[in-house]
Amino acid sequence: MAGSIGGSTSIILRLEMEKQAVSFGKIATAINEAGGDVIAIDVSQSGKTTTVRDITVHMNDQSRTDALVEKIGALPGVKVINVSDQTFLMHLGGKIETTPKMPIKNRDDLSRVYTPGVARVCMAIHEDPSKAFSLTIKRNTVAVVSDGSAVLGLGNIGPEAAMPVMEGKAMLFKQMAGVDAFPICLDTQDTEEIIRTVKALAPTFGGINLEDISSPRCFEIEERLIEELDIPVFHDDQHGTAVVILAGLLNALKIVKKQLENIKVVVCGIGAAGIACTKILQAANVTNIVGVDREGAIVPGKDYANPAWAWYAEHTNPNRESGALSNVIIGADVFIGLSGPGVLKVPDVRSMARDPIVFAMANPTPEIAPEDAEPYVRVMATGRSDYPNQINNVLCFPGIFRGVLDCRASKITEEMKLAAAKAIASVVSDEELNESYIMPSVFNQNVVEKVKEAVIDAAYASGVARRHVRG
Ligand SMILES: NC(=O)c1ccc[n+]([C@@H]2O[C@H](COP(=O)([O-])OP(=O)(O)OC[C@H]3O[C@@H](n4cnc5c(N)ncnc54)[C@H](O)[C@@H]3O)[C@@H](O)[C@H]2O)c1
Ligand SMILES: O=C(O)C[C@H](O)C(=O)O
Ligand SMILES: [Mg+2]
Repeated sequence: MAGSIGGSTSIILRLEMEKQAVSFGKIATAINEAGGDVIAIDVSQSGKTTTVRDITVHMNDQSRTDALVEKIGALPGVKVINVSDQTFLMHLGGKIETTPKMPIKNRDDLSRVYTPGVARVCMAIHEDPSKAFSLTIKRNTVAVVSDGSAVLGLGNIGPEAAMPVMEGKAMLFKQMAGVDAFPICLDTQDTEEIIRTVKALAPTFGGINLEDISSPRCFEIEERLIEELDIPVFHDDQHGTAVVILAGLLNALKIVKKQLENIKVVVCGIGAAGIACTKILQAANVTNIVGVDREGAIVPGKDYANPAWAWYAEHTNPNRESGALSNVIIGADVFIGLSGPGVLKVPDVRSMARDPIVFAMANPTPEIAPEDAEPYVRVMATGRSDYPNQINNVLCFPGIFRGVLDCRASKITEEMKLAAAKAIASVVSDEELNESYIMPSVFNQNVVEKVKEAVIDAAYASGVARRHVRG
């Protein structure tokens, strides 16, 4: 499917070409036939008989890159000297760095930012620890903590392999909302050790964003940290996802003219995101939700060893529907996929109620390719940035943390999450709303602003704000 793991990319081919044997036109045609578009050509060396050129090629489907390189290398008179992938180039040496806010130009500066001047500041914080918020990076800094156990939909790939995602989240925090965020990938998947470690790290940070920690451990880790820390702790895959799904659903339902109270929703993948998404939908008055995981529907009355599923069985599926996804999807108004690639099939979509809404949110490869689903759905969304209707928690976490850091909230309450969802949905006006525009763009500055404001208002109403920011 087009939605392959890495999506599109650009590559730079360094080619040595024998002038007599091959023309550039031939190479361009071959690139085109192999699924690439030539974007730029630079001559890096020109000799009597050969030239070396760097050719930048856009690949819509990066999985076709190897075949393209092979095809070009097989052309008479062409030697492939090097291939570099822009996506990998953007990761060289990591994606973030720390920069000082002011230069240290002389001894005088040095004696203020460092010893001896710094000692007075240390002692001021020692006397009143709350001053850490005004005199250190704490007030604007969030830890993005992962154990690498559920990285996107790639599974348990470990802490080192999780880093590119966490660095990416840190970039987004800063670019979207001015929040300084630091990726911390832990070499443990033990619940108690993670809790202990995050608590030990907490003095540095104004908030903790837990990321890509698998269920059910993620529930206890988050609950305990919320209880035991006085800064907000937010498991993004649970609540960030739940918030954006509710936002998307509020707008999609306007298009199909259905009410939250009357719809049947099938949630596939009853993990961190699936459970939180179910809870927020219930808080928004959806009553008929059927959860499906690898063994089929989660059914009331059945015994589940996983405590999160035991809770789920008692609180969902009012009509006790059972069996595989293909069974319970019949007549559903909404499908929400938070599981893995390719789980939803075209006949499943065709068996849904009128005007199906399909949110196939697994990253990087959704539960169904939009190309396959589109003829049969009314509203289609994925978590990816290369299709319309991107429903991704990046629409939530920057604004929510901007809000809680600004009003120094101690917690993120249910009211704050609901307010964030409504704020995101409200960025798309009724005039703009249509099947392929239910969510605002990730780059729409209004998103962070509206989410921040809504979160601050809700923080005051919930009594968790600790700093006055309203006039
Ligand atoms: N778009 C977004 O913003 C967003 C946000 C969070 C998570 N996600 C995606 O949702 C997925 C789940 O993330 P998570 O953090 O909840 O992970 P998780 O590991 O906590 O839960 C995943 C659940 O899906 C189930 N599952 C996996 N394959 C399945 C299949 N073939 N059929 C039925 N169930 C299956 C697993 O058994 C597990 O219960 C990932 O692909 C992730 O990328 C997307
Ligand atoms: O990282 C993303 O793009 C969204 C989400 O946090 C995920 O785990 O898939
Ligand atoms: Mg995630």
